[in-house]
Amino acid sequence: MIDSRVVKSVRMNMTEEMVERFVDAASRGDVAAVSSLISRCASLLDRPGANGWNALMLAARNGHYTVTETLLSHGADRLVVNRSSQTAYDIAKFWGHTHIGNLLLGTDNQSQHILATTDPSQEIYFSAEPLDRLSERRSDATWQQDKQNRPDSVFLLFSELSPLVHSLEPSTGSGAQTSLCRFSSSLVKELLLKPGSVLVFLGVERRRPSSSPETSSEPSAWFAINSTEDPEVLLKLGGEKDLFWARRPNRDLLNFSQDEAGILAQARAVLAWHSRYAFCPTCGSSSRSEEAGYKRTCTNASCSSLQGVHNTSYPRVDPVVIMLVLHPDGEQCLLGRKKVFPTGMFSCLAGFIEPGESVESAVRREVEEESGVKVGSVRYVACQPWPVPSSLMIGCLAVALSTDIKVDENEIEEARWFPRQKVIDALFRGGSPVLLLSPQQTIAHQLVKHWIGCNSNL
Ligand SMILES: NC(=O)C1=CN([C@@H]2O[C@H](COP(=O)(O)OP(=O)(O)OC[C@H]3O[C@@H](n4cnc5c(N)ncnc54)[C@H](O)[C@@H]3O)[C@@H](O)[C@H]2O)C=CC1
Ligand SMILES: [Mg+2]
Ligand SMILES: [Mg+2]
Ligand SMILES: [Mg+2]
Ligand SMILES: [Zn+2]
Repeated sequence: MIDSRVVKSVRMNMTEEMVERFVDAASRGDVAAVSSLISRCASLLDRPGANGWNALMLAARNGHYTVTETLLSHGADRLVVNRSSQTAYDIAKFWGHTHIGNLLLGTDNQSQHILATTDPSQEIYFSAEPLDRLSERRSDATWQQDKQNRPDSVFLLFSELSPLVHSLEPSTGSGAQTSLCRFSSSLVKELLLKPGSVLVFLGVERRRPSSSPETSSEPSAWFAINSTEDPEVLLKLGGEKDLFWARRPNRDLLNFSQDEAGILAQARAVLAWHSRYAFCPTCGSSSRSEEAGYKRTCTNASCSSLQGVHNTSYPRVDPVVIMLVLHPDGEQCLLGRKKVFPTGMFSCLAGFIEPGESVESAVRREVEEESGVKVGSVRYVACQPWPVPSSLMIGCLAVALSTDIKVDENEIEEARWFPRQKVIDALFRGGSPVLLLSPQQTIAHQLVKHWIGCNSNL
């Protein structure tokens, strides 16, 4: 006679083994095995393996989009937590799998649609890093000179901080309308000898475009030059091509591919710093560029800036907080408009962080100064380099403690609470006379989108 306890224990072992096979398949991204196991035993879906992680968490951990999709389509519960109280979404976010995070946030077709549109690559404009900055090479003069002479090195040209660009055919499909004009060393050789030229080493390519021929085994180096020569004369350097200067910072700089925007953010901010720090901030003597454009040193041998390390010798970044303030009811957000905005346009409030201030304090202070609204909790979401001239926009969501609005008229013309539906309409159905948001390349736009995405899961 078979002991029923033995049968039960054998059954348990078989189930546990099946759970382990199932979570292992999800962890490896094996969609076929995941689907086949669910069809045999639907109760496997949310079962955790021995380490407390279920299939959805492991698929999220390892970036397996199709497995995540399959599990969700079978009704996997996205709110289950592991022993560290993390949901699959928390795990996807932690490991940087934004597209899976977005998938996990969606609860129905409508929000899936909304979230899908948030991901044309999910990168924040100006924040791509296609070049390896190789900071350790900046003080290696021989290496720098060698790179400057190589035929495959790329030089970008700026005049008064405006890059030289050319238009792209819409058929490139990248969504970019303009592209940075790339010069070779032979074309810029003479320009580099002019006293008004500033050269900055940007880095070397992390990946070589597959279409380009393998001219060398080393990745190409990129440089940026700001020139004070006559812009009309400089244009001729590009030969017959149809080139122009991208002069309007807040408009013309938003038309590049993600990669070029990242390079531009670095180049323009460092060049802007050179143009503003021609003289030493400590003693007023002239300063000269060193370390491949990443340091300016005072030419006065007795200047105290030559003793020790001084931040005035290095490129500057100004931190700015930019925040989407949410109404305590969770269903409205606070947006403001400056006088200079186009009609109907509202955006997130923003302001420079002051010395001795934390991000959270700056958010609370700026919101109260500009709108009179008091803010409680603040959560960091993402940041954006903003090379006009060299801010770092630190994007946060914040929750209001009070709702009465009293604007600082010097800064803001109007601030209002906008209901979620109005914001969704403005985001996905184009702007309306009631609410026009800033372009998608701005972090203000991305913060609003992020809120809508998060909220769809509430
Ligand atoms: N990427 C995006 O989505 C957005 C970017 N921004 C950028 O954020 C920056 C700051 O926003 P605001 O509302 O203008 O800041 P704000 O609210 O602090 O007010 C600007 C005023 O702050 C003072 N100020 C303090 N520190 C400064 C510094 N380091 N540089 C210049 N002025 C300083 C000046 O008096 C200036 O007029 C702007 O330069 C703007 O370009 C603003 C909104 C959206
Ligand atoms: Mg302000
Ligand atoms: Mg402001
Ligand atoms: Mg301020
Ligand atoms: Zn000095």
